[in-house]
This record gives sequence, C-alpha cells and structure tokens, in this order.
Amino acid sequence: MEKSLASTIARFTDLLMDAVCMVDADGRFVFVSAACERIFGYAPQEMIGMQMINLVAPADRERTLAAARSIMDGQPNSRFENRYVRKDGKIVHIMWSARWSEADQLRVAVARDVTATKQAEAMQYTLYAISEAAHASDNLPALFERIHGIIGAMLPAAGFAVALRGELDECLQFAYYVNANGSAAPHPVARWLGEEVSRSGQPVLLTPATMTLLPPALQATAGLAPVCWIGVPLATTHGRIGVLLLQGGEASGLSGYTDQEQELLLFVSNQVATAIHRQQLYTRLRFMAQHDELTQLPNRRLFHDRLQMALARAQRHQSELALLFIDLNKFKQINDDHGHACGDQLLREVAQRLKHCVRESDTVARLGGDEFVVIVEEVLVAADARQIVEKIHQVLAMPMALADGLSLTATASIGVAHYPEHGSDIAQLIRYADQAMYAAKQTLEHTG
Ligand SMILES: Nc1nc2c(ncn2[C@@H]2O[C@H](COP(=O)(O)OP(=O)(O)OP(=O)(O)O)[C@@H](O)[C@H]2O)c(=O)[nH]1
Repeated sequence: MEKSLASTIARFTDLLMDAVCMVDADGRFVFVSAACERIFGYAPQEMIGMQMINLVAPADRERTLAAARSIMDGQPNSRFENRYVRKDGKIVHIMWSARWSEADQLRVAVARDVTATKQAEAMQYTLYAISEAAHASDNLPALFERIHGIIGAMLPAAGFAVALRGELDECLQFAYYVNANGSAAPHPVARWLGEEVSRSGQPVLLTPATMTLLPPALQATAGLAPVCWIGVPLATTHGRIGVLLLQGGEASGLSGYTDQEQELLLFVSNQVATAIHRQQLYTRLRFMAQHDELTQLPNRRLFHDRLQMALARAQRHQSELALLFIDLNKFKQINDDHGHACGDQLLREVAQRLKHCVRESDTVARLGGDEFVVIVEEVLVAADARQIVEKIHQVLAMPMALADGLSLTATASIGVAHYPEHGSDIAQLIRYADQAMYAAKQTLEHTG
C-alpha cells in the first residue's frame, strides 16, 4: 500500500508548480520533474545528465557550490537563492529548498521560480532610488549620473543617454550621453532613435531583428556591431520633456533587448521624467534668484558670493584681483529721449560687451539700474586692470544698433579697487571701487 502511494505521488509530481530535482554526488541531474521545463527552458530528458553548476549564472557559481557542499555535509537549506541561465539565455531567480539523502546518495531539491517577485522588488527599489536621487541631486548632470547608475543596475547597458526638448523650439538636445567607446558625440542611431521616439511619443525597440526600422543609410552606419537599443519617451503630467535611450552591449546578449525589458524601462520612465522636470524647475528658479532678468547677468546677491569666493582664492594663492565699478553716464537721458524699451535694449547690449572684455572665468554682474561690476581674478599688475578699463571704454564707444534703426554709443565712469592694495575684505573693496567710480563721474562732470 505504502509503495503504491509513493509511486502515485511520484507520478503526480508533474502537477507541482515548483520543480523537483535530484542531483548525484558528482553534481549531475539524475531526475527532474516536468516543471523544470517551464522554469529552465530545457526538457527533462535534456537536463538529465547535465552538470547542475553549468546552468547556474557564472556570478553565483562559487556560492552555489559552497551551499551544495554544506547540504551534502548534512545541513539542509530551505531558503537558498541563486540565478540560473535558461536555455533561451534569460536569467531566472530560483529559491531552493534542499537536503542530502544519504541512503540514495542524492541531493533532493525543490526549486521555486521567484523571478517575478525579484523583478517587482527591483522595480520598487528602482522607483524609490530614482525619487531619492531627485532629492539628493542639486543639478541636472548629477541627477543624470545617478539615474544612469540606478537604471544600469536594473538593465545592463553599454550606452545611456537622456535627450531633452528645448523649452522654446522643442528641438531635441542630448543632455547626457555615455557609451562604451567613451565617444562624446551621440551615435547617429541614437540621434535617429531620439527623434523618432520624441516625434511619436511611443517607445521603440531596435534589435538585429527590427533593424529594418532604421533608414537604409543608417543601417550601413550601424555597421557590424549588433544594433540593440531601447528608446522611451520621458513624459510628465505637463507633457513630453524628452527621451531616454539605452544601448545594449554584451550583457544584453546578441539578440538584444526584449519587449519585457522595454516595458521595464517604460515603467520607470515616468518617475525619471518627473525627477528631471523637478530638477529643471529647481535649476530655473535658482537661476532666477541669482540673475538679473533683463541682462541675465549675475545679480547683486550672486556678485557678493562670487566676490567672497574670488577673495578667498586670492588669499589662498596670494594672488591679486581687481574689482571694477561701472556706471553709465547720462543713461537717464537715453530713457527720456528714446523710451524705456530702448534703454533696456542698450543695457542688454552693454552687458554683452562687458562680458567680451574679460575671461569666461571672470564675473560681470549688474547691481541694478545702469550699474555694473566686474571681478577680474589673477590680475598680475595694476596695468592689467587699466587695460580692461580701456577696453570697456572702447567697446561702449562703438555704435550699438538698437530697434527702429537707432544707433547709440555709451560712456561710463569706472572705479577700480585692487586686492590687496585697497582692502582685505569685500566691504572695503566695494567701498573703494564705488568711491573711485564716483570720483571719476565727478571729474567728468567738472570737465564737462
Ligand atoms: N531702461 C531702463 N532704465 C532703468 C532700469 N533701471 C533703472 N533705470 C533708469 O536708469 C536711470 C539711472 O539714472 P541715474 O542714476 O540718474 O543715471 P544717469 O542718468 O546715468 O546719471 P549719471 O550716472 O549721473 O550720469 C534712471 O532713470 C532709472 O529709471 C532698467 O532696467 N531699464
């Protein structure tokens, strides 16, 4: 009776959702139940005789062998997890319950496919990590790098790109691009894919099998390397802001990404879009708080911060710096004669010209009205600053083409303070430069 019950049970192991495997002392499968085919992709007759360890994902082999040894030493394990490579190359996550049967000289194990649970956990973690990244990053490049790392852990990629639509022209610009060759310029396929996804608002999966989606000229450019890309739109509740692109490499296999992986990326893309949009808003607000709206130059607050930093650098390196206070002459007259809009235009033009008089690393700021300041770092001698002052007088004296065919020139009174000669803190330097500017204006008035 007992014997027939045992054989009845044996016949019905095929009904189990979990797979039953028996492995001999040499590590070969000697029995596998029917569920193995669903989990591992191999028919039972294919699996029998195979070395168990050859099916284990390479990264998990050492751990798995150690666990097998411990089970054979008489320590059953009911919660061992590892990854297997299915016959079709996909990874499955398995939870094992196993023990050694001394009488049969077999390791008897029950395998449960926990891939779906693992993926759900990974997805939840990814969503959480992206929202954390949104809070932890204080600029867009830092956010892109973090998102690259988070998504790269979920979907292995040789290349990663974020392309964003311009606010005004909706043109797609690559804001972040990393690929395996270290090339700084986006691959032509990436550009095409970005435009395609941005235009249609639909995800696109490019694999060797769907390569014909590419225009013929690009198919040739794609070359010998296997084409393998996923492109998904980045959309927030306010609309589409750009595109996220992933380029597969060896890790994604020669056949490229799958529909499932595209779904995964699409699923997290909303969270990514929200994080980027948030950062864009924050960056814009910060810019507005630190810059003058009319000229887009740093405002008084940012000027103070920059001067503080420049002074600290000069003190550290025992170098010199110059501070220039610039006030336009008779600017009120321009407003009165030609209107406020014309005055605005002139102020914008003056701002541009001042920027061209100094290096990119120097600061030109607008304090308000017709008052500008320039911080010149690493001036070597007073003559350097005098040269800049001279240049400013020259560029302002060149006619500025304004609206309605109007052409005007400007003049300015300029005061210069040198560090360390005229002060050792920013208050002293500002006071000195302001007084020097005032004195220059007085001289001008007295000389007519
Ligand atoms: N168009 C325009 N005018 C501005 C702006 N801000 C301030 N102003 C004007 O700039 C003028 C500055 O006047 P003043 O300080 O007397 O300067 P000024 O006429 O150059 O006089 P001096 O410096 O003594 O030569 C005022 O008429 C302000 O109304 C602005 O953003 N746009």
